[in-house]
Amino acid sequence: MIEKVGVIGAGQMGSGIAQVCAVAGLSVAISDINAEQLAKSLANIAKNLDRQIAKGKLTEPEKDAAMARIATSTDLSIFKDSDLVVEAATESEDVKRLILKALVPNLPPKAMIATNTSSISITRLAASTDRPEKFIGMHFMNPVPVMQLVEIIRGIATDDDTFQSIKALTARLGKTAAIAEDFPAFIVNRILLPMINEAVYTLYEGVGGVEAIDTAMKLGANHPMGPLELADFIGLDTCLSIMQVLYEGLADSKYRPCPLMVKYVEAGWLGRKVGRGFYDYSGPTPRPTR
Ligand SMILES: CC(=O)CC(=O)SCCNC(=O)CCNC(=O)[C@H](O)C(C)(C)COP(=O)(O)OP(=O)(O)OC[C@H]1O[C@@H](n2cnc3c(N)ncnc32)[C@H](O)[C@@H]1OP(=O)(O)O
Ligand SMILES: NC(=O)C1=CN([C@@H]2O[C@H](COP(=O)(O)OP(=O)(O)OC[C@H]3O[C@@H](n4cnc5c(N)ncnc54)[C@H](OP(=O)(O)O)[C@@H]3O)[C@@H](O)[C@H]2O)C=CC1
Repeated sequence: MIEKVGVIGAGQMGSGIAQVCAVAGLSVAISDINAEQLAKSLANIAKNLDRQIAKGKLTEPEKDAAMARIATSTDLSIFKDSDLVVEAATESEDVKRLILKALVPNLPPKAMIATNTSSISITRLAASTDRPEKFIGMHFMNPVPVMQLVEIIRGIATDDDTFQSIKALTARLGKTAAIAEDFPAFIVNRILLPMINEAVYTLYEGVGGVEAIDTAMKLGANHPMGPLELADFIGLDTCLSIMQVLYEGLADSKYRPCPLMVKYVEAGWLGRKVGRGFYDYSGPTPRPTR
């Protein structure tokens, strides 16, 4: 039974995962290389829970109890009692491999490890640990507190106990599981990211401006966000990494990342999290940049 969950990476996904686990009554430990990011993450979780109180979905004592279940540290020894650690750091295989290597000596032998990677091979990441049989993909969607789905991906060595435990945890968090095989970007991003990449090509080739493309897909296909707004929301660095994994992993030119997406990432225009991407978020309402 999983009662103590660790989360590595206090970005938008790590914070969301920590929030839903704490609200579900689990004890949560979050670690990030950046202490400031840990403070921001706690403030964000508190703000989200306040919003739920304002809507009558949570009480003040429930919020206080959830916040009291969350501990933070820049030191991986915070995971010494964890039953499960969910890795949710930057979408880079090199970064994740280094984290996993450093994590393993800090874990009890019984602990499982899940990765929230959007695209990278679970089998390859598992090979960076001492316990590939206890390693699994647990892919939450953004924003975690709102989105219903968790993709569960077994690596070649993942055992049945780990798979069943993660399925049970997904249900305990109030989420629905979809099981995907360990292919580049799994199911959701295999389909979603080529659409976002195509939207960036549509912009790059001048077929439409940012606003026209997003309006077209929101009103023409009933998407809750336009593809460029969604790209900014996900993070353009994450979008580009996923396209690179698809391009290299499936060796098909149809997954070639749009050069405009590459340029935006090179410029540091990573989307909402830095205040600029296909929209400029510095004013009261987002302003299209093209
Ligand atoms: C890249 C990957 O690896 C995989 C992925 O995650 S791909 C991305 C998947 N996510 C999507 O496609 C999201 C698409 N967008 C949407 O579904 C919607 O725009 C949205 C749910 C994000 C916001 O919906 P909306 O109707 O515009 O906004 P709003 O009415 O303000 O919010 C709806 C609810 O979401 C909550 N919410 C919105 N943004 C939130 C956030 N960032 N964090 C937490 N909660 C949030 C609101 O509090 C509100 O909650 P209640 O229903 O309890 O009142
Ligand atoms: N964004 C999305 O819509 C979704 C993302 N994901 C996946 O979740 C993961 C995280 O994404 P997201 O939260 O958006 O990214 P963010 O950029 O918001 O957060 C990543 C966090 O990881 C931290 N980090 C980087 N290196 C390390 C390290 N060595 N040790 C500990 N922490 C580290 C970063 O710190 P710093 O900023 O200081 O570098 C940052 O705080 C990725 O694998 C992504 O693919 C999955 C589903 C949806």
